[in-house]
Amino acid sequence: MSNQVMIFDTTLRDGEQALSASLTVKEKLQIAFALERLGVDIMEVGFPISSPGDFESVQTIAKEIKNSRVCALSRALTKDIDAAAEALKVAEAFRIHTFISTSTIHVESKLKRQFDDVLEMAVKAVKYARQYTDDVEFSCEDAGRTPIDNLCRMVEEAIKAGAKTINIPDTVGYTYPSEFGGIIQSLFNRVPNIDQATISVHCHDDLGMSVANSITAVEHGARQIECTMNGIGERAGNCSLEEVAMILHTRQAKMGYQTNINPVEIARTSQLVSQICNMPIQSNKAIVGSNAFSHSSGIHQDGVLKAQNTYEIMTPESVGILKNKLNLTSRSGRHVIQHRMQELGYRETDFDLEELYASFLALADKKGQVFDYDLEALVFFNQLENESEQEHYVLSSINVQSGSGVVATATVEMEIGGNKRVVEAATGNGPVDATYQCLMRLSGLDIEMQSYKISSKGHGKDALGQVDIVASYHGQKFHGIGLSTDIIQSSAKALVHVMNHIHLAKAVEVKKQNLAQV
Ligand SMILES: CC(=O)SCCNC(=O)CCNC(=O)[C@H](O)C(C)(C)COP(=O)(O)OP(=O)(O)OC[C@H]1O[C@@H](n2cnc3c(N)ncnc32)[C@H](O)[C@@H]1OP(=O)(O)O
Ligand SMILES: CC(C)C(=O)C(=O)O
Ligand SMILES: [Mg+2]
Repeated sequence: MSNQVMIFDTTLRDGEQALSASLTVKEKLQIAFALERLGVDIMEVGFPISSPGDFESVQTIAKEIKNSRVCALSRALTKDIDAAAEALKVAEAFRIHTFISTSTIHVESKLKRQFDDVLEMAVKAVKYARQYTDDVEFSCEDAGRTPIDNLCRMVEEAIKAGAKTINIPDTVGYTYPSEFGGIIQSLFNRVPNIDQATISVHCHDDLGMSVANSITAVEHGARQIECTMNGIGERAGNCSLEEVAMILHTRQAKMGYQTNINPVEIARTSQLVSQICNMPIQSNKAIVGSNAFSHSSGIHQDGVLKAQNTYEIMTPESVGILKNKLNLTSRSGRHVIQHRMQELGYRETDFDLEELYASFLALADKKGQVFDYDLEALVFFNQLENESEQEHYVLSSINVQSGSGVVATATVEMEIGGNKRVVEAATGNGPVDATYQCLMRLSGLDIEMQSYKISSKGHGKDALGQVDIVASYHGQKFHGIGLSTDIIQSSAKALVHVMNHIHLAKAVEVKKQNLAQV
């Protein structure tokens, strides 16, 4: 048996089922191109009978995608299979995927039939689909809860009818690895024609075991894994593509399996899917979470600085992430501070490490994460005094007018440098933009906004709105946070936060120049 594991991506079918809004044809096509670049062998891109929009998406993708096989789903009904074939026929080669439930609970309670009727429907559907293509996949829905004798019968008959791929889904994410591996093993032991089909698995994550179940299935002979980018899919989602691909890649020497996935495309594809599907990725998500290649504690940071593989089993570069991150927090130690200062261009003699570390810890305890500009400020100024006491820009008041049919207007009053009171009014593309116009004019700083993110802290209508912005000033990036029950206030506070950082950074620059002249 070959050790090549086929990656069957179902982001655009099972993944899309879980979204609060369906994807447009254009959005689906954009994701399909990314999946093709990623190297998926097969992409399941929709369920054509379900709506004219889905039919059109499948047809468009089938026309455009050349390097991955395109597949569409259908129930075990001729009308569904006809719709799938009609949408797919523009492709040079395509796969029709047909399925029916095999577990007793699904057969009796959902389909309201007997197992033998379902068996007959499956056989008919596979034969019917074979009129359109040699590449027919058949799935035993809820295989994980199907009595093994029935499952073996169904698999044998579906292969006899012409299915080239047999998929064994754990539709409700119920099984655990040794149990699921046992099901696959039983099929190999008991189904006489099993060698005439590729065995595929499609695991859901209701108990968080979809990836472990899929890998165990491969160890028992499965050679296709059905998965989605970022693990999106019905309920708790599907087996995540990036995780299985990187398990097989990272542990290849030990396990011996290959896939056609190009790991360097993983981060980019993951971001695209997250953005288009409006499904944020949890920060600690394996492989693609923003924290997946960050090190925060001193002992780890020291280890990684000495040898990256002390705490990294794969490099961030290998999955398309530029670099690992060493977060500066109160759990950091002296080694990482020294390293960061060197990266920022300071010589060892420019600062006293013990002194800097003590003031860094005090700031980190107060602030959480410490950024480069904070660190530099600590070298030259004791930034430990109460931040509000030393703020250069202080917001006094904001007044906004906005609504439908009126141009948004803001009037902002602030105090600069502890003594100068200034006021500015501006219009804008909405109340936040108008407020930002005022603040930029008042400060005279040429700030370029790079990102603006608003999130709610707490529940209900009185939740706090937190605004996080990243802005750049003369090529340096600054992070600002604002928190208030009023989102215009939070937005203004975030920008004022950035303005104060810039003010401090400018003062640091002057000090640095003086230092260079010494
Ligand atoms: C595990 C999975 O992810 S399965 C795939 C899930 N994906 C989807 O459901 C795609 C979106 N679905 C749809 O657009 C619609 O449900 C459609 C077009 C498929 C069907 O719509 P409707 O005809 O209105 O039926 P509805 O969805 O209410 O009920 C499903 C029907 O299909 C039957 N059915 C379910 N699975 C199958 C199957 N594999 N083969 C044959 N019939 C099936 C059900 O028994 C039910 O039949 P009934 O009307 O005789 O009781
Ligand atoms: C249609 C099948 C493969 C499915 O999505 C499932 O069983 O979860
Ligand atoms: Mg599924």
